[in-house]
Amino acid sequence: MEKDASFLFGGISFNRKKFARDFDRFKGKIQVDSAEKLNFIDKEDKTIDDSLEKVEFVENEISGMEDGTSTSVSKKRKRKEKGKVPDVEGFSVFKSSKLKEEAASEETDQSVNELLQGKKEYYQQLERDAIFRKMHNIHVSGSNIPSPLLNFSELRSRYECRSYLLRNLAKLGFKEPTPIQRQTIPVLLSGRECFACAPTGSGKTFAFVFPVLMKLKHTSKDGVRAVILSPTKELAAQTTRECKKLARKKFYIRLMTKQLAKSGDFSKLRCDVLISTPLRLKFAIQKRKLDLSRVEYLVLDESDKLFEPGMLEQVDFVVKACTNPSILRSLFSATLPDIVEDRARTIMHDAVRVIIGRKNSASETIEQKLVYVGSEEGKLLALRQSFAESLNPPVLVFVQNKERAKELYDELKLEDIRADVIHSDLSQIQRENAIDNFRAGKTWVLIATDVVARGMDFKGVNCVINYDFPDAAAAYIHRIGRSGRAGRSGQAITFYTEADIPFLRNIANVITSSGGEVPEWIMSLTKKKWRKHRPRRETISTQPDI
Ligand SMILES: Nc1ncnc2c1ncn2[C@@H]1O[C@H](COP(=O)(O)OP(=O)(O)OP(=O)(O)O)[C@@H](O)[C@H]1O
Repeated sequence: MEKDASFLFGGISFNRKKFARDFDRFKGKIQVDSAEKLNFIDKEDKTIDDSLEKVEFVENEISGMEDGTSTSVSKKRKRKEKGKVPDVEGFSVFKSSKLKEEAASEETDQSVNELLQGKKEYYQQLERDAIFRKMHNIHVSGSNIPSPLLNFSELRSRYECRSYLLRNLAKLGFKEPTPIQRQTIPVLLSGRECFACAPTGSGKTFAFVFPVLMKLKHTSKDGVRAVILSPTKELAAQTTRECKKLARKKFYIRLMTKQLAKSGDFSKLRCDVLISTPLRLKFAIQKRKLDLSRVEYLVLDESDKLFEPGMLEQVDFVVKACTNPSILRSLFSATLPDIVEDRARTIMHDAVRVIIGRKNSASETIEQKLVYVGSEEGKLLALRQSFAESLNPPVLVFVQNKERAKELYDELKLEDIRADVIHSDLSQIQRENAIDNFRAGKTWVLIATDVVARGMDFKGVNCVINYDFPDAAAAYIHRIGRSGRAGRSGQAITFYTEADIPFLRNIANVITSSGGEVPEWIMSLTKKKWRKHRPRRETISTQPDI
């Protein structure tokens, strides 16, 4: 075959004179191809190689311009055009048009040169961005993604951020943006929607609060202009506090309390940013005629939780109530399953996807351990033993449900450990007190259900104990993410019994993907597709059964 091919093509030379017209068309095609390449805009992840190739290409084009060998718009064309004009002496009209043509041609060259120079700078910027993103483990996809922030001062130089916001930021003691802030703040400031997934404790709250406050500019009497949805009341209250720390007195920032949802007169209430759980917000829209038609920014925090059955319907209701056609929506979470992304894509426009590190993985600052405890009884022994050996408060202990939270609390409250409990049967005030006391260090051990597993920022939690095995990998990631926040180190211990072994591999995968080690035999277990692993467990009690 090869021989045939070389025989067919060997010795053939192209007669340019004879096929001049075809040759010109072919040249034209090359020019179009080059132009297409110059107009190329990334659709997917920008890799360094990609950018380098484009910079190289444009550099060749420019040097081609300089030495006359460029394949795109070149001096050859100018010469060819020049050759077409009949050189008739004495006819000044022709002479002047010739001069004009030369001048015009030089102008074209200059503007093409400028265009290529602009393109070169553009690709060089892409290259710098790609290197910077790689350094900070930022992965992006989407078209025309703005450059990440090099530092907070770029908020002023690139986006004319008002000085009060930068002052408030400085008061918080933040020196550098975290990776998620570096990328999502410019994305949202440039008016783009986004999905963002970054590890627990990596500063996602400010990543969406900051651009919202920047874009709102001033307080207004127009009603609610930004809505932040959180899956729990505790998280909504925390986000409200964080938002107020940045905004101080410049905006009306409101938490949708039970009272407000039931009896607020929203036609009179000044509110720029409203933070709520989906249920309360839906209630206020239906019963209190809360108008969300002017909402410009909608943030779905812990978005995968908000998209779970049970909450999805309320979220959907809120999304539909935000009827402003130019609304910007964004989704943030430490876990972002593909199904959530796919659903969200159906409502979002030209969204940018930002992932920090590996999607759906735990924070690498947490040391993770799996501990076999045999049976339910074994758990209590293991817990007591671990407290006796080294109790390094604050410690957060997660159990499967509120009944078990009460049982464990009853077991521990008589001991010399300052323990407290939080679950959904407590009143709002009791829940707030439990959180405040834990934050203030008055409580050493907080026993909790998953109600505080997501988003809660307890500074300095040294250890998370999964007394009951989590019901999903995402629940595991969020629970243990209450420690090891904002770059601090933390520890996570997960007890498992025989009943949990089939699901061990799923947690083991999370551990290994965040750099931890897991015994070989666990890694050789088959990965089980799980849907809410919540086995019936024996009562937590050291009292003999009567
Ligand atoms: N640029 C920064 N520099 C230093 N600390 C920061 C910065 N941004 C945020 N923080 C702090 O990091 C901690 C964790 O932030 P945040 O609660 O926003 O995390 P998160 O990514 O939302 O976590 P989770 O997934 O658990 O909700 C907070 O105490 C916050 O004040």
